[in-house]
Amino acid sequence: MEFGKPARSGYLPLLMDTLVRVTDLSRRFGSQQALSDVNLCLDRGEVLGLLGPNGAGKTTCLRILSGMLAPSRGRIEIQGIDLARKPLQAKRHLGYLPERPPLHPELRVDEYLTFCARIHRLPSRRIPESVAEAKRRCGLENSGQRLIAKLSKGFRQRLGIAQAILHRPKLLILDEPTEGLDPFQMRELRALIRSLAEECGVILSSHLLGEVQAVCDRAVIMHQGRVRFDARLQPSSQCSQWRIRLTPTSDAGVLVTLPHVLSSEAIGGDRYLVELDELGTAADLSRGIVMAGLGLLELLPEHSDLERVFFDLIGVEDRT
Ligand SMILES: Nc1ncnc2c1ncn2[C@@H]1O[C@H](COP(=O)(O)OP(=O)(O)OP(=O)(O)O)[C@@H](O)[C@H]1O
Repeated sequence: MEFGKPARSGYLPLLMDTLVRVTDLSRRFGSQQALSDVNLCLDRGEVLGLLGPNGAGKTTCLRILSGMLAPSRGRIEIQGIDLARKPLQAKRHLGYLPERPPLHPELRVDEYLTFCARIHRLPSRRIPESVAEAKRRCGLENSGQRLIAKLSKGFRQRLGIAQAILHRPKLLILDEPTEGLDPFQMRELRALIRSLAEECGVILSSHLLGEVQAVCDRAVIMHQGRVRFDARLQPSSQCSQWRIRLTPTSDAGVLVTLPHVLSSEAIGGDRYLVELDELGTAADLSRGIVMAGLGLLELLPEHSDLERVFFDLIGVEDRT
């Protein structure tokens, strides 16, 4: 795990798999320092989540990455192409869903996507096929004739993503893609993002720790314009530490005798942190607990480093 500030020495070697490299990125708005010395790398096929409280600098970072805003300082390479020096060439590889996608409510889905395909400079003969493919990937096959004004928020987000992938970019940038969606729409959109990641790298921003844990391979936490944490996330299926809550009458001493359990630590409020050996799974643990006659109220994967940093930062934010 790479904790704290990532390497700043400027030049990490550009590996074959590196899709995006951001070096010492800074941006000021008048006297406001929105971003300071941000360094990031994204590999092909990776989903990177930018997490952080309000005003952390996530949107500014994504706007600069998408070429919508110039940095005050720093360098961005997409597929090895310098975004500042060769913007058209670099932008061909990226698709962007802004925080508020510029949808035109009076247009129908097909009309809007055709319009966007022209903006992406797709050749006219390829437009119908590209529109159909983007709709298929975003689950909009049957929505071509629907007015955008009549779409639900979830479908509008799908359409925003469809416009961003029309030209089959290598990099997809999504600013708060699930903001304002209900839990069902959120789940669908997360599944869509994961499926898109099979073909391109994705950088998304979110306020939600759970969202980043559910969708992303890597989390970067920003606070006051700086990167404070940058680490690969462990899939919960490979998690070795589990946070459990037992009914108050349960004899927690039994936990360490269960199969695959290496240790158990009380963390307050009938909660315990249980560490499993490398073969142990959540299913083994819950089965063991139930078979031992203990009452299991909660079982959650422990992502302690990420959670600790995130809530420390949110805590700072709340007090200011
Ligand atoms: N156009 C602008 N002019 C002046 N200040 C700006 C501008 N855009 C952003 N800022 C400031 O830069 C800082 C970072 O803002 P940014 O929108 O990037 O944060 P964020 O992490 O995306 O926040 P949120 O989650 O609320 O969208 C904030 O202090 C914000 O007020």
